[in-house]
Amino acid sequence: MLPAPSAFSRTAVSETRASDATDAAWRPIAGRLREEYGEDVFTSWFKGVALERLEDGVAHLSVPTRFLKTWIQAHYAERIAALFAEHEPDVGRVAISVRSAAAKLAAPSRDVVVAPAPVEQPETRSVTPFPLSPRVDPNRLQGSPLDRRLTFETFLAGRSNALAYAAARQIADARPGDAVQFNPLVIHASVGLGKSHLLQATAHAVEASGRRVLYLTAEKFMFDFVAALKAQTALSFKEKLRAIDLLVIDDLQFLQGKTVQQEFGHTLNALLDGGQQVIVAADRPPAELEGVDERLRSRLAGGLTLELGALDEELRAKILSVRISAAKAVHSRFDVPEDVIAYVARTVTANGRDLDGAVNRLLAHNTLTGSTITVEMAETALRDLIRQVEPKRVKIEDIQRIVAKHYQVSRADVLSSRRTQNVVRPRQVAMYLSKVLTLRSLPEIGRRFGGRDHTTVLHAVRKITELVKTDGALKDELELLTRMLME
Ligand SMILES: Nc1ncnc2c1ncn2[C@@H]1O[C@H](COP(=O)(O)OP(=O)(O)OP(=O)(O)O)[C@@H](O)[C@H]1O
Repeated sequence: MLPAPSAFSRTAVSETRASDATDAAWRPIAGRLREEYGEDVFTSWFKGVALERLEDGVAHLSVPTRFLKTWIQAHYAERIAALFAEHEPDVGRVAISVRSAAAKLAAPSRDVVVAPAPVEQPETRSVTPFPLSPRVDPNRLQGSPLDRRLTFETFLAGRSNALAYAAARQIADARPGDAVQFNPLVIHASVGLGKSHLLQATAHAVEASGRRVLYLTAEKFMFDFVAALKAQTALSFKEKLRAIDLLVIDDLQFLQGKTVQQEFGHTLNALLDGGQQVIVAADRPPAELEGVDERLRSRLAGGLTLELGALDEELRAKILSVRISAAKAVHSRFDVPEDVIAYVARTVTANGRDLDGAVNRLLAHNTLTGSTITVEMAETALRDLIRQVEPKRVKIEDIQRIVAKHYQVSRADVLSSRRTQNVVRPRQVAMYLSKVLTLRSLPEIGRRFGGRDHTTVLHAVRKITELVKTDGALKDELELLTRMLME
């Protein structure tokens, strides 16, 4: 146990005695933290923590960097306070300061002279949740490498990406002094649909026009920011960031950590307020980036958000043709007939990356085995990339929801026992569609419709089957609902 806080804080003690006492008080807390969070987390976050003093019910901790201070404050301060309360009943609060500031606190007028703990730089590997190379020079703001193949020349526009393409082109073609229109431009899409390609194409074009561009993956932003914090050059990092014309951030969904997100938010605000262009890509729209700070999300949503849709068959064929021509420039005997391109475009549907894979596969078969490329050969070579077109599985819940919406009643009405005509018809239609579009049995459907008997479902199915024979409007409605459910 430490001496009572009052004795400890008001009695002059030597440096040695103070640090012995603080060490002794910190040791059990450190032990508990190590036990609870494990060695890795402990080394990452708590190894550089020192207890400076206990004073008036407050445990004053010091850490070597501001980042650590914010991190521990946000994630662990409460737990540390609770552990102190167990070991030192007089301590109710924890205060964390950055070590250099702690040193200043030991002013000559104070009774207690607490020697600041040695400024120990935490291990490079351990302070951040991502790898940090000690060789990084935080004074140089270097973007993530741009792939020279990902330009507007190789990006193909189609229905699914027309808007995003037009917006990116407009940014690329802007001249100095032109008003910034879409800011920030947020592009979202699921994997392999061309986000990085479009972003890099814009970065290339803007760079070629002599403007200053920084293309960073969100991970690189975190990496550089934390490196700058560690080297205490965060200010110049921010200044450099803010001195560019276009900031491009890719894969924003990976931007983690409150401090990093806040810092990115500040940078974003400063750039937007300064009229500099920002483009961001993520795998989902800003509103759905759950791990991202609320204010940052809303600032992003305040710009222009556009989606890159799934590549349609026409666009897939165009991409394949361009890729094949590029391969042909190197391998002159690589010849892919039109019917094979059409076959691959129809069957390899997932994303652009699979299209690249398909071309590589055909090229490998062609050059390594000398086999001629035919549809049969492509079928075999691309077996695992080809998506079997399965009929979509329709769920009874979806049928109930869509039918209810169509007839402007609630799903609860459809499931209820109400027998008014405006509810009976939608219920019967929903039961009919459940029988026709799913593999569920009549009793199962009955159960899903508020626990009804299978004869009720049978009655509904028969009734609708009879009605559609003569009621053209109902037939059209059923067709429309079926299309909505199958899309
Ligand atoms: N419209 C397009 N025109 C030409 N190539 C495209 C197009 N869309 C996608 N591609 C190609 O598909 C591949 C995957 O695209 P990209 O890496 O840009 O996808 P992404 O959306 O950034 O994916 P991820 O979210 O996995 O990073 C790349 O080779 C890219 O060149």
